Amino acid sequence: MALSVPLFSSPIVCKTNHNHNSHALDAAYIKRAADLADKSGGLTSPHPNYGCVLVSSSAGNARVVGKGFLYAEGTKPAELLAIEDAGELSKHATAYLNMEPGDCPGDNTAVSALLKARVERVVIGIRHPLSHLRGNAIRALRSEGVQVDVLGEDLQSKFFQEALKFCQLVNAHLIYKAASRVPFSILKYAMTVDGKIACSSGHAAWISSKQSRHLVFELRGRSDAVIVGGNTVRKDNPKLTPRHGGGHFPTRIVMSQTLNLPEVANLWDVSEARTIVATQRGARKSFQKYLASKGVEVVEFDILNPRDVVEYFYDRGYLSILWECGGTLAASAISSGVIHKVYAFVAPKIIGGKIAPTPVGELGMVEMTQALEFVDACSEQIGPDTLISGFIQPIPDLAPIIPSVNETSVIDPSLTPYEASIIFFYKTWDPYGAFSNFSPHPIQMPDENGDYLTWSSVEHYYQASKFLGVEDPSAKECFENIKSAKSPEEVARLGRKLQRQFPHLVRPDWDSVKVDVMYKALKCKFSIYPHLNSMLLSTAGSVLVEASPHDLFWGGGREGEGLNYLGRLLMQLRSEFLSESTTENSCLRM
Ligand SMILES: NC(=O)C1=CN([C@@H]2O[C@H](COP(=O)(O)OP(=O)(O)OC[C@H]3O[C@@H](n4cnc5c(N)ncnc54)[C@H](OP(=O)(O)O)[C@@H]3O)[C@@H](O)[C@H]2O)C=CC1
Ligand SMILES: Nc1c(N[C@@H]2O[C@H](COP(=O)(O)O)[C@@H](O)[C@H]2O)[nH]c(=O)[nH]c1=O
Repeated sequence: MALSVPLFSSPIVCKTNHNHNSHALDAAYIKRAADLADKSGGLTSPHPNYGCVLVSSSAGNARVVGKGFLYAEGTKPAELLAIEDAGELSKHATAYLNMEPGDCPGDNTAVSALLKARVERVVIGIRHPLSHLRGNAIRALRSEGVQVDVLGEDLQSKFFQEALKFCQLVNAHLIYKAASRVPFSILKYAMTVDGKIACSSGHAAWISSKQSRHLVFELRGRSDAVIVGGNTVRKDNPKLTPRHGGGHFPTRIVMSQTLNLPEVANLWDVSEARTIVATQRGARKSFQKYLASKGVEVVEFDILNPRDVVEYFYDRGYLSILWECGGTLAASAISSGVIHKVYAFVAPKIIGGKIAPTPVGELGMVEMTQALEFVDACSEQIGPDTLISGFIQPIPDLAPIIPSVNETSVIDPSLTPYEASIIFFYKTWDPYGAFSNFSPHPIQMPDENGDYLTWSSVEHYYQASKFLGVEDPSAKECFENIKSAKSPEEVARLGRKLQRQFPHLVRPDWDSVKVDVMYKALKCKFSIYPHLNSMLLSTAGSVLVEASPHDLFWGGGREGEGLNYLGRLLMQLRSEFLSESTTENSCLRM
């Protein structure tokens, strides 16, 4: 079944002339592969979407000889289908894949099919987003002599920007999973041109056209779950099923704090699709029992909010969520940062009404500069309606990583930047929390006279060093106060505050020496604690990022905009420790 959610369309140029044209051609075929991959969206629960186009060239003419897409998890790989489609013509052909295959060993896998068919070249749109699969298939193919070109790595050209975007779009849910371990969330609504999603009475059937609603059925089919708020259940009595002729049925999720919901509702009929009601702990126990008797699952939250709900459902394996709620819950979801993309169907109608509901409630913004701007906004005509869509949180870029690809190899030459997984650390209770400067590992560092002093944490030493060696009794007082602060958190606060209040007491060369000060403190910490040293060495091959959303110098920032100097120094130290141990081992062998 071909779905018609118009992700993209891809015209194909068929003549190869020069390099310039070959880039355009590669881009066009990758787009075609992404287009094919998109065909499986909505057929089964969201899974990696794969498409493969096999192209054979002779006498300067390129032509498509085989095509395939992965129908569902556990069915024949797209590459195998394309090869079966092409038969003998797959020999020496070029295979275009929107995404690196996730499989590797075994028969009937994408890699073995490409090798058996003696495909000469493989062009890949994006590497597999999941770190345990990333790079495996590429290495396996290359080790067998197949030329593998990855867009943006081996092939650089302006032609690839659009193709890359298509490849990211078609597997956005996997990229969000890899980058932030949350479900990919789309907020969809239908509104009149005067911005209403219902009349003042609450009546809303229908604002958008039949064609638009058909598209919504398809969007539902592409989602693991559809979420509405309690009020939408009360006003609309929705079904929330995809009714476009088969395919996947998403779970219907109702968020209701009060559980003041009708006894009779379409959503309580779970014969076609399951319903889960998320509510506040202790809400209307008798109604919870009633719902359970209908086969509706009830999940209680301490405080019902969109962030906790999506994290809970992510842990249950939900990778994509369609929010079909009204403006109240939509505002709460946007404020919580869980919405990534918006689909707004705008119908050429006016309904008016001062209290008629609008798609997004209160966000607390007071100036236009605070507006959330769409990234990659596009609009298209769906029957009489206009569909405006765009990202309010862009698809995360899994590569290049922090720091940039070029910088990474200077900091730690053993890192392969496109394949390295990223280890984030921040709070001391995180798996690699001991990398944090707040970790309770005292260090001994010399003062300006060379006398060794004991510091409760790296943070203590770092903050106090701002005032070290300044000939002013007040600077010495700052130094002593910081040294004796009770916790690393207090020390960080105090150090920053004193620096802000008394800039003249800070050593004048602070900006140029602070990285070195930190480096020395970290070197001490990771030298004197063998278990910390082993932990650091165990991360070899991975990029280390301090996941501080606030500190854009030492941390990586919320969106990777930070400089991540703490991560850089740890990687540099790791590289130095590793080369020392290699030298020691080779000396022992001599
Ligand atoms: N045209 C369109 O695309 C759509 C139109 N509509 C229309 O919108 C109107 C309903 O809008 P609205 O009242 O905003 O409905 P919502 O779907 O936003 O429901 C709001 C309800 O969600 C529940 N809720 C649970 N947790 C939260 C939270 N953290 N923040 C906010 N709400 C939470 C509460 O339910 P409870 O009170 O049970 O505790 C709350 O009253 C109806 O007239 C409906 O027809 C609705 C959806 C789409
Ligand atoms: N009114 C309105 C929408 N409303 C949404 O669709 C839900 C009803 O779905 P169902 O019962 O499955 O048909 C409703 O609760 C609300 O979430 N959607 C649209 O595409 N266009 C419309 O005009």
